[in-house]
Amino acid sequence: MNAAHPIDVPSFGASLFNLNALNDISPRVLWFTSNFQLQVTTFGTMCCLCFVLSRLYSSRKVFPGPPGLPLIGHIFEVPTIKTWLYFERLAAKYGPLVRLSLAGDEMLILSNASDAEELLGRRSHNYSSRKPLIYAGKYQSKNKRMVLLPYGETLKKYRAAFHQMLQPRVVGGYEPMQELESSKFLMDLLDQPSTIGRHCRRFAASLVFTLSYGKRLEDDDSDLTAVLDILANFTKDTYPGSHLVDTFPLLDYLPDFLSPWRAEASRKHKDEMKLYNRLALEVKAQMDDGNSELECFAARLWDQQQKMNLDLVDISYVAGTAFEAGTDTTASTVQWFTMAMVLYPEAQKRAQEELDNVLGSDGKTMPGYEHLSQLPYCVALTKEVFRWAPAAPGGFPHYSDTDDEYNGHHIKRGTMVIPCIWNMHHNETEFKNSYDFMPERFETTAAGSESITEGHYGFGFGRRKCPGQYLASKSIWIGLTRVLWGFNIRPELSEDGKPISVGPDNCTSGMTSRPIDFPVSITPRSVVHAETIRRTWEGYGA
Ligand code: HEM
Repeated sequence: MNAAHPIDVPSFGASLFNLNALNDISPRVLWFTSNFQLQVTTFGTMCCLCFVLSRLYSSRKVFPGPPGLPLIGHIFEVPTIKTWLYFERLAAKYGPLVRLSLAGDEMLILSNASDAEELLGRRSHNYSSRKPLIYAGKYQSKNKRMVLLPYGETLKKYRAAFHQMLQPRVVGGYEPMQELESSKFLMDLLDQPSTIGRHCRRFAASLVFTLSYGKRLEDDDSDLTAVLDILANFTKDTYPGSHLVDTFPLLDYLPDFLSPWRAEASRKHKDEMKLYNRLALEVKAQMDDGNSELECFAARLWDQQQKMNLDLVDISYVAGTAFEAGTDTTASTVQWFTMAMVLYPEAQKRAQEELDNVLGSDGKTMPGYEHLSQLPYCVALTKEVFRWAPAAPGGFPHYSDTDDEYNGHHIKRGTMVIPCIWNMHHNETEFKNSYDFMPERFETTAAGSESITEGHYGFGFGRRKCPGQYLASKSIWIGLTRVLWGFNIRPELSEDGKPISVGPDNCTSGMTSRPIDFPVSITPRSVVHAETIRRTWEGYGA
């Protein structure tokens, strides 16, 4: 994982000013970019503003960081690919708190969990907002998408709805659904072991879809394809450097005929609404038909529509957000697990020994939640997956509302404070031999389901901490534990019988990261294990 950074990695600035990069984003943006005069004028104005502001603040002591260019700061230095590895190099050189500036946008990279707990936790009144995004926030999401909302009444209302559905006291009620979906996952691995990446994504998506809309996703479901498309677009549109207007907000004052991106973002909003409205309204229709059994996020929101003052767009986005935020993260974590098992066979063996001791080695009993407390190594292994390969390694940026002082340094209002989870998980003082996958490091902690969320920082910090953490950690525990019980995961062999080598450096970049699909051999541990998997799945009559 400690990969050297490729030399030709595009930087944030390069993606802003490189026409080819913009061409990838949208042909219409390319047309816009060719309006050179306009760009130069806007850029000049922004530079003057940044200059005046930077002079204003220059007398205060700020955290160290690499030397930047005048006015534009580090815009050509921050890579858009595997940014967390760049943060890792910065921390090695400048320490745990590093300041960067992107054309006037201040960033503070946190590499120690204790600093994140102080700033984002204890001082959460100041550090719980998000940087306002014009393209993805104002136009694409009409300021209703929870992950992008500034801290305020709307966010509190949405988080309260999430809390009701996802607090530890309530998530126990989802165990039957999680057991069902993990059985389907095992069945898929039995039938088509070569497409394991797709099964991980389906497992994750169906769990959260059932939570949101009360119905399972079928194989190749058109809703799944549609939502994964929205998700892919959204991830791209929120990534730093994707849209010029988010770096130079003055561009938002230009009229529509000079801003084709605005119509594009609004069209995406309409497409999203078409799908999310339909799904939310289907739930409403079932409730109106007297289906009182329907237990899902959308149904709860409809029930409380008046009390919480929610309109259709609110309900659609809140339910859709659960799906968006929960799918990629859960799927990536399960995919990282498969890679860890290929690379660390000893950990796999120890987990299987524990499972056999508790359940018997005859393969007739599949583990369930009732066995969780008897399987401390499987709990430790799940925690180690979260630590070894965090699904959101670069961390999700928080945004400060007011000026602050910390350890004798000034943090300007409107700073993006980024808790770099990757760096925190590779803090050698807290996690010795941090690049190695070692579940033993968590073996001493209690093996309760809530403990899966503790001892690592994969779910973020403070008031924006992941509201899905209890559901997600239990979903992942049952998924991993059942796979370990039923299958041997080994490197795939090449034609000449040699193990095909795989490595964690071959992964995707973005807000989340997962290994690029890799060859892996996954075979049932015995005929009886395979029969038990089949029988359990048939028992659901699904
Ligand atoms: C392995 C699984 C998951 C991981 C690693 C994960 C991680 C994260 C992280 C790092 C954040 C940002 C926290 C911060 O800003 O400090 C976040 C936010 C969020 N997560 Fe998760 N998550 C997972 C699963 C889920 C699930 C299953 C759901 C919903 C059912 C969910 C819903 C959300 C929401 C709505 C937010 C935005 C919260 C806000 O902005 O206030 N997540 N998650």
